[in-house]
Amino acid sequence: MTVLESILEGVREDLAAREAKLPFDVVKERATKAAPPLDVLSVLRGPNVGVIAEVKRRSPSKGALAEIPEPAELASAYEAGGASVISVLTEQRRFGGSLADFDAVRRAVKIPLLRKDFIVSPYQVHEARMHGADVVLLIVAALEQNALVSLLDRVESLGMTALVEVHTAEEADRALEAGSSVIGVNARNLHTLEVDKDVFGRIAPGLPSETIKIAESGVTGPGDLMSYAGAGADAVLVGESLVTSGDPKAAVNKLVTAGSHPACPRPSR
Ligand SMILES: O=P(O)(O)OC[C@@H](O)[C@@H](O)c1c[nH]c2ccccc12
Repeated sequence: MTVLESILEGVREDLAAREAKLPFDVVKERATKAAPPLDVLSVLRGPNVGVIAEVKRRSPSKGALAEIPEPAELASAYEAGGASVISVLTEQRRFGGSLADFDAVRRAVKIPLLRKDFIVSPYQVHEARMHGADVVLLIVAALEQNALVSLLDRVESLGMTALVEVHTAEEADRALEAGSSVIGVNARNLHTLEVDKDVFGRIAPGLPSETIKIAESGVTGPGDLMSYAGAGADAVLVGESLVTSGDPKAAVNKLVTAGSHPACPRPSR
């Protein structure tokens, strides 16, 4: 079994437990009462290279990263540092996240929120909306093509934006075929957890110019942001280097400053 397969197994078990407690109909109904989703596309199409800052306690590759006793405080620091979007991991077993973290962050900030999880069922999409998500991650490697297409349609039908994650050119083709307008290229292979920062530069130039391109994983500072920007990134998604920085506001701000510097390459659209 690959790492991704074993994560998905746990995700399905946890999902079944939540479904047993709160029926899908109730989740759907509550999702209609949430504040409307924010327009993330226009945020990401802004003139600068943006920063999506992640609330991440642990990871399968690195183990414990940071305790984060108050996710709301961390998220407020990200917002104050100029992040465009905040990503909150809600997967519990491997990443130490939860929907309670998501709720705390939602109450604390005004900028768009991404629910970062392993979405395999429509239940999780409505659940994300019920908790006030604006963006939902869909991982191509975790989904059959028909499931990807129907989950993407569902995300969009609820007014949210899907960030569709790929790691290979074949997955990028599948993402485009499904109709994705925002594609994230993860430098990390979710089967082996190996990081290859050149993957973005190999895949992004082959994507349509109007597709919003996000470089995910392995960003350690402004240098990485600049090189991803040179390869066509509209934004970078950063977790580890922010949660371990000791000063998340300053760490985000360094990246945001690099992404708005006149010397920073801009996406051509
Ligand atoms: O901590 P990093 O290397 O900055 O990476 C952040 C983010 O890209 C990573 O957490 C991530 C990318 N895709 C995922 C899918 C599931 C869980 C986590 C992820």
